[in-house]
Formats: sequence, structure tokens, C-alpha cells
Amino acid sequence: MLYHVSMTVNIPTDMDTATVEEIKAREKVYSLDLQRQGIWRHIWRVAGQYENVSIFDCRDHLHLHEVLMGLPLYPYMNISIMPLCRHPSSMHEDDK
Ligand SMILES: O=C(O)CC1=CCC(=O)O1
Repeated sequence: MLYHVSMTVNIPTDMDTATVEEIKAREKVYSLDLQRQGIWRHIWRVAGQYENVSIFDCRDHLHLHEVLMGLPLYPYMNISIMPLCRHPSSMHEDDK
């Protein structure tokens, strides 16, 4: 199942820089691993915001939930989710 997910990151301004960098580094490793597995299909930066728009390909809602809960930045995110289904006019067979 495909999901449109937007994540807005709000790291507390009083968190020390080394901790922020360590969490961001873990977030990148986690994200790249999911991208390699084909679970995190796309990620874009929202211009001018500390926000991304992503497409996830998960088995079901519970799988998506577990993937998102595992994000190192999860405690500092607001997340919005839209489940997607294939548009009848889509020419992409894997849009499902
Ligand atoms: O910077 C972000 O939008 C949060 C994030 C998700 C994956 C990643 O590497 O950073």
C-alpha cells in the first residue's frame, strides 16, 4: 500500500548541537536503508521548510506505523498521512 506522508521537524531550540547532529545522522542511515528496501520510495524537501514529503510502500497500516515510530526524529515530528490507491488513468503498474 502506498502512503503520502509529510513530516515537519521541530527540534527543541535548546537541544545541544552534538545531540542534534547525532540524531540527524541516525535518521539518514534509517532513511537510506528503507529507501534501499523500496519501502521509502520517494522523499522531497518542502522548499523553505524543515519538512519533507515522502511516499512509503508498506504492507499495511501497522507496517507504516512501525516504520514511522522507528524514525530517530519521530519525537520531534508532526506527521500527516494520506493513504493512496492507484488512479484509473495511471500508466504506472506499480502505483498500488
Ligand atoms: O530532514 C527531514 O526532513 C527529516 C528526515 C527524514 C529522512 C531524513 O534523512 O531526514
